[in-house]
Amino acid sequence: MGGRQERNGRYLVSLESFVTVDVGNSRVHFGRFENFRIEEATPPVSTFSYPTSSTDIKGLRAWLSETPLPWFAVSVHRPALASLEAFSKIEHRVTSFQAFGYQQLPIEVGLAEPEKVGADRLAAAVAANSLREQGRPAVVVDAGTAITVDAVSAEGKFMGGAILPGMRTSAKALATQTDALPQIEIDVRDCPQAIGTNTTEAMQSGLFWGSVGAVQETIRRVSEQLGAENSPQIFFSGGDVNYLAPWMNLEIQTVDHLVLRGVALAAQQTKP
Ligand SMILES: Nc1ncnc2c1ncn2[C@@H]1O[C@H](COP(=O)(O)OP(=O)(O)O)[C@@H](O)[C@H]1O
Ligand SMILES: CC(C)(COP(=O)(O)O)[C@@H](O)C(=O)NCCC(=O)O
Ligand SMILES: [K+]
Repeated sequence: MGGRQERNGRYLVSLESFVTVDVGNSRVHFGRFENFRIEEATPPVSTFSYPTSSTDIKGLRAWLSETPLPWFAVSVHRPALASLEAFSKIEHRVTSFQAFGYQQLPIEVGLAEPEKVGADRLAAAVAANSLREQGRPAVVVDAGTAITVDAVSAEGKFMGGAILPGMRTSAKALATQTDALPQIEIDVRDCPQAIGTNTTEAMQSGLFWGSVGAVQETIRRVSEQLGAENSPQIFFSGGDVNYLAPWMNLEIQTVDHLVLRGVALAAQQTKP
């Protein structure tokens, strides 16, 4: 498969090479896909990210390949999406920029208000659909600013799910809603002792083990309600996956860049 001609005559390099973008509330993630094969949902060949609050244009420019490529995005943060869109207009290595909503994402949404669902949740479900065993439903966990635990039916339909605060979001809530609790850094490379012996340790324990327990119970309940013949396959992704995944008392699969992969699958299915 070679390139294609856009209506305005601009030449797009290849349908198999493109950049996908996941505009989250904490970080903006980019993935470059080359020789993307839809059957295998191949992972990105290179990724880059920066904090949503501080656009790293220099870093982004340095990360871009010389080859101009089309960009495809999902966003849950409108200002960050707007600044990226502006960037795409002045950077010649971005040949086009498209943000996907639920209508462009190749998944059936079994909800009354599909337009209200975060496009990142839907994109992750698209990727889960390509990875799950046929006939087995899926539970998709994305641990970022918020933690989402979503249900995908055995037929591949997005059924909704649960939204919980992420560990950093909970930490911020404790600090802002109380007089005495400090804003603490969450660094849980060493998992905290359950019995904290000072305020910070006690908060670290509660935030960490509370998240582990909350996610696990939510997965259990979502799986139960899916109530399928086959137990769901559980996919885990997001910036905080490495903290949570090792403590899940469940059979789970961690997948890097689930959202970016879902966007890539959608990009392959958009008509020129
Ligand atoms: N390169 C990185 N630098 C710092 N933190 C990172 C990085 N990559 C992932 N993280 C972790 O990921 C979390 C954000 O997860 P992410 O999935 O990007 O969230 P969101 O989708 O809400 O933007 C951060 O709170 C941090 O713990
Ligand atoms: C739930 C989310 C905040 C998660 O965002 P993230 O943690 O990935 O930044 C996002 O998917 C969102 O804004 N959703 C809109 C509401 C909904 O999905 O119903
Ligand atoms: K998330």
